[in-house]
Amino acid sequence: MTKKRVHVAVGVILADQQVFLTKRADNVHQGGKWEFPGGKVEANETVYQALSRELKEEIGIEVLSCIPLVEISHDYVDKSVLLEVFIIDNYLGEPSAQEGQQEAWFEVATLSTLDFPAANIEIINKLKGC
Ligand SMILES: Nc1nc2c([nH]c(=O)n2[C@@H]2O[C@H](COP(=O)(O)OP(=O)(O)OP(=O)(O)O)[C@@H](O)[C@H]2O)c(=O)[nH]1
Ligand SMILES: [Mg+2]
Repeated sequence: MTKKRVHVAVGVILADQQVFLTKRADNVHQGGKWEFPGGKVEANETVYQALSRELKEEIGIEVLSCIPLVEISHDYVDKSVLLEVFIIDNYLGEPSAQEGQQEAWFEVATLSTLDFPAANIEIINKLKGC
């Protein structure tokens, strides 16, 4: 049986060639890896609404404007995802982990040394070209 593809809104907070990341909790899908903040698009919600809601919940910022970066379909052994990735180019507040996750700013150039979910390789490659 084909698994349902989970639709995910993902935000890249980019400022002065630095990117804000949080670490996924150990007990969740792809746990213990660095991630771009974001989460599942719920029923009756647009991807933009999901992006705004998730970034408010997870890192406490209000998204004012965003630019589509890339869409990635990826099949993990246990789950299929469609990541819709946006660069957040204007927001209110200072990103800070709201759910006890580890957080850090990283230089774009150092991103490829970090442990990410496999789907994210395409995001990193795109960012290096920005
Ligand atoms: N947020 C986020 N999710 C990612 C990334 N890369 C990636 O493969 N995913 C996958 O996208 C899926 C959904 O993301 P999520 O776990 O953040 O969803 P969520 O915030 O709604 O979580 P919840 O269901 O616990 O409320 C997960 O299976 C996760 O492994 C990424 O960079 N950021
Ligand atoms: Mg999330």
